Amino acid sequence: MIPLMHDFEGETVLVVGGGAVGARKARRFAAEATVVVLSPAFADRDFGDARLVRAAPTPDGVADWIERLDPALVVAATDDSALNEAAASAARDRGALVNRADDHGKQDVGHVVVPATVRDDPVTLAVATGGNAPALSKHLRERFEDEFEHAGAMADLVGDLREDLRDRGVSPGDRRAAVRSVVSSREVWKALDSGRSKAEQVATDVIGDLPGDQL
Ligand SMILES: C[C@@]1(CC(=O)O)c2cc3[nH]c(cc4nc(cc5[nH]c(cc(n2)[C@H]1CCC(=O)O)[C@@](C)(CC(=O)O)[C@@H]5CCC(=O)O)C(CC(=O)O)=C4CCC(=O)O)c(CCC(=O)O)c3CC(=O)O
Ligand SMILES: NC(=O)C1=CN([C@@H]2O[C@H](COP(=O)(O)OP(=O)(O)OC[C@H]3O[C@@H](n4cnc5c(N)ncnc54)[C@H](O)[C@@H]3O)[C@@H](O)[C@H]2O)C=CC1
Repeated sequence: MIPLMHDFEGETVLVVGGGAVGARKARRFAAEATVVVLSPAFADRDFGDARLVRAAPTPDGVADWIERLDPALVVAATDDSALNEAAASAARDRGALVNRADDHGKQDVGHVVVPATVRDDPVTLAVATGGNAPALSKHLRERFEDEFEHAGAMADLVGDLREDLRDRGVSPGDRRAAVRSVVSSREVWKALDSGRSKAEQVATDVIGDLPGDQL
């Protein structure tokens, strides 16, 4: 499987099933999408700012909910595999993506897997194990969390730097070399401890003079 990024801003995600797993998926997607959780009962968990709708659709009735809510993604997370299957099939019929929480086999077209994610916006790292060992995905996510200090700030710094170098007419080859030297510089990472302007100064030193500077 090949990971791709999907923008859920402005989209609806329907989570069917309000247990611990439904809550985890709801939390995850609520960071970006409008999330509706459909379930006869809800675990005492954090569902983010998802809307909780108390209902117990039958396998025949779940399609109506999907029709009405028109989600971009349906997460099937009940403890009833017949219902999960019906939700997945109705979602497919409507062209929505499907995530089945109770399956780890070969995924059909339109089926997606939720990876463990480390995040420091705008940087994201996703870990998956081909469904073999989700606990390992979680473990690696926890380990990488430490590595992520300042990743978001570094991405912002480099993003601005790239624009600046482009504006100054620096060639693509020199830009690439400059950006690589900054992201791999221990000094720049360390300077981010002291804030953006210090890091910018150190990054400028690391890059040194570029031909574009003479323009
Ligand atoms: C295929 C997949 C489909 C999907 O859900 O997208 C799937 C399926 C299943 N998970 C199961 C169990 C567990 N899942 C977790 C945890 C996570 N599971 C997540 C993703 C995925 N799980 C997808 C594959 C990802 C990959 O490739 O690695 C994570 C990464 C993301 C998330 O869900 O947010 C999240 C960690 C988040 C984090 O902390 O960062 C734990 C650990 C725990 O709970 O502590 C356990 C208990 C230990 C165990 O059983 O291994 C079961 C058996 C259920 C049963 O036995 O009844 C199935 C069904 C099956 O295997 O058939
Ligand atoms: N993907 C993952 O990371 C994991 C997946 N699982 C799988 O996910 C399933 C759910 O796990 P948990 O949340 O721990 O189970 P759970 O039993 O705590 O929750 C199931 C939820 O489904 C709801 N439900 C039952 N019938 C329903 C219906 N007709 N319509 C809507 N909701 C309905 C229940 O009220 C309950 O809230 C498990 O059966 C297991 O197969 C389990 C652990 C991790």
